[in-house]
Amino acid sequence: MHNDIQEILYTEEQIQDKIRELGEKISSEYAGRNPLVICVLKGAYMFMADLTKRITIPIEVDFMAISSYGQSTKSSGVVKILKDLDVPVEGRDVIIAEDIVDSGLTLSYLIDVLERRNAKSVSVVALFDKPAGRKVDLQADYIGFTLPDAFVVGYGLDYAEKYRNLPYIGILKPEVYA
Ligand SMILES: O=P(O)(O)OC[C@H]1O[C@H](OP(=O)(O)OP(=O)(O)O)[C@H](O)[C@@H]1O
Ligand code: HPA
Ligand SMILES: [Mg+2]
Repeated sequence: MHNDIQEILYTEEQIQDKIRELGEKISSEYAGRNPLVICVLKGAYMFMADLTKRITIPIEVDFMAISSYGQSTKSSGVVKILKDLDVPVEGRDVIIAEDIVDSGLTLSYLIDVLERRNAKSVSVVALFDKPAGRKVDLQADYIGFTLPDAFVVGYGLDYAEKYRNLPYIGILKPEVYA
């Protein structure tokens, strides 16, 4: 385990098992459709790669970069689009793939953008949910794991751009950012 990690919450194997379940569920619920799966960069890059391998129906993928945390463990509250989608979403069934829902500000902003662009439907698959962090009322349609109220890193999630490459998710030692 990395020296800056206080506790591993979910191992690589537990994460992969859960993603397999999420992929199966999405594949059956979207059967007969051709959804556009949107990866919210950077945090969701690892989840996106593993999830899409477990979806067995035809899909398309696109990427959007959004940021609000910067070098902090608290959301700035200002959600910025750093890179927009390449394709229009009008009339499309859209599935947003997120690593974590914490305050909910990133997703509420993104859902609003996609609805204003006239997506046919918008749903959210989030690998991690931290309900204690919520500032807006928002619930993902598909959730992997519910997390305790702690700042976590790994499996795509960073602190000041570090730790994304850890294959598990764990609580970051508070002395690292205190
Ligand atoms: O529910 P919220 O409080 O909005 O937090 C969730 C968002 O915050 C993180 O992104 P971040 O802004 O850190 O950018 P990153 O993905 O590039 O790390 C994370 O990847 C989610 O997108
Ligand atoms: O707990 C977290 N860790 C890393 N990035 C995050 N973005 C929102 N919450 C978190
Ligand atoms: Mg981040």
